[in-house]
Amino acid sequence: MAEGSRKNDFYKKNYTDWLEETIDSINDGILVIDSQGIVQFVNTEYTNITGVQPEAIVGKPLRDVRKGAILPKALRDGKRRAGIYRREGQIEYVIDTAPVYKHGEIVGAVSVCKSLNEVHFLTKELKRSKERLARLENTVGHMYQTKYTFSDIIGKDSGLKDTVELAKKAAYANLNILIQGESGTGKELFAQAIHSEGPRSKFPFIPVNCAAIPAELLESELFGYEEGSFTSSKKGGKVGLFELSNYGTLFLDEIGDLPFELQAKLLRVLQEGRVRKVGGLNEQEIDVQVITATNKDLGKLVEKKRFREDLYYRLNGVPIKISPLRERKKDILLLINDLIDQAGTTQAIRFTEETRQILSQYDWPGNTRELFNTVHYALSMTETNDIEPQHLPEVICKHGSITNIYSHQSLKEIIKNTEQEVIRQTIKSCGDTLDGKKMAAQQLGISLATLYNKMGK
Ligand SMILES: Nc1ncnc2c1ncn2[C@@H]1O[C@H](COP(=O)(O)OP(=O)(O)OP(=O)(O)O)[C@@H](O)[C@H]1O
Repeated sequence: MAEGSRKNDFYKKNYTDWLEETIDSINDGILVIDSQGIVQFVNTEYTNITGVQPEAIVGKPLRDVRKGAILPKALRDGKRRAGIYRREGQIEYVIDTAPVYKHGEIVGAVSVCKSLNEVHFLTKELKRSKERLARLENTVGHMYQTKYTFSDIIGKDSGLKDTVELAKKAAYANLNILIQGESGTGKELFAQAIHSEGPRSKFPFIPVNCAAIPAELLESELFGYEEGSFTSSKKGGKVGLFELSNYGTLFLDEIGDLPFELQAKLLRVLQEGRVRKVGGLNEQEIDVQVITATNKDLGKLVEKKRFREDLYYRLNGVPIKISPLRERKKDILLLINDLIDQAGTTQAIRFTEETRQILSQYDWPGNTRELFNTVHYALSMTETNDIEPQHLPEVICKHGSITNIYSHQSLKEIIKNTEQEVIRQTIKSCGDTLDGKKMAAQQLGISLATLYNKMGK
């Protein structure tokens, strides 16, 4: 044999070995028959899937060793077939078959089989993952859902009604909203109502109190961070609140307290509609409605150069101002009645005339929040159905008794009424008898006759 031809045989043999090994390492089962239907080759995975050993099958007609085999059909009709289901004991698999052509003639056929057990396993895994995801979505959804709608905003004052109308329009405007008002006037209540009214209501509402988060943490809270961006960073990094509220609303409360350095970053995010995590290179597009609130005069902060003017105008897309409760006195009794309804007491609670007068004339520096706390306090202080001035917190009661109760009386009347009240209280504690009255007169440093005289006036 010539040297060249021997070399050729050597390469051919090596090539065949190499090809067999390659086919053997494929993750699908492979069976090859020749044009006579005789099995020429099966790979290891074929044996793994079907349990059929090569020596039981190779060199034999496939039809004899594998009853019902459909691969021989490919020799006859030259057709490819796919996804044929087979079951071998516990093992399920699918087969694809195809004829093998050489120079336009069928010289054999090949079948490729894939175990369904792995597919089943993956399907189960997928199902489990989907269920976990749904549970998580549910939890996150509940965490970030709003509690209030516009129907929870109580008030007949015309100013408040106008504010509500403006806020309803703002809910559909897709503009940044700045809510200003004293503490406890209902800024978060309005922010929630706007979110639940508008098209973003199915997405998260995320409130952030800019004054409550330390300045050094606020940036990574808002924008997130990449893994390893600082020593105490969590594995996998952190999703920022902007990203978390995507398609929803981010409510930045106490915006006046946003550190100056962060103001520039916030402005950039609002202008570009993109956020970049701390320590990250990539930017992510976000679509978030930003509602900000403050009880400070943001305009004044701008004048004092403590708040960026450009950011102020950016945030102030729709300015909403909520008036303090002392400027809408007629809402006070409405709010009280609503609260009593909510308290769900079976007794008919009654605020005495004197109490109502005190409540409606008090200034309410803590606004509706203070009013609500006061009503809760009074409800827990009374033992009857009547709420009297003494059931109110001391600060309100005193305020009322001095500036309001007597506000329509002359000094003479005030002195007379006060004297009579003091005498009444003293007699009450000494006893409503002649001896009691004598003792009361003695305690007050007046004669019994003067006591009778003053009581009779
Ligand atoms: N008009 C209103 N009708 C019904 N409830 C109200 C109204 N205004 C305020 N409240 C209630 O008063 C409480 C305080 O409101 P909220 O927290 O929204 O005030 P805020 O202005 O955001 O306060 P802060 O500036 O201190 O954050 C809440 O319980 C809220 O539901």
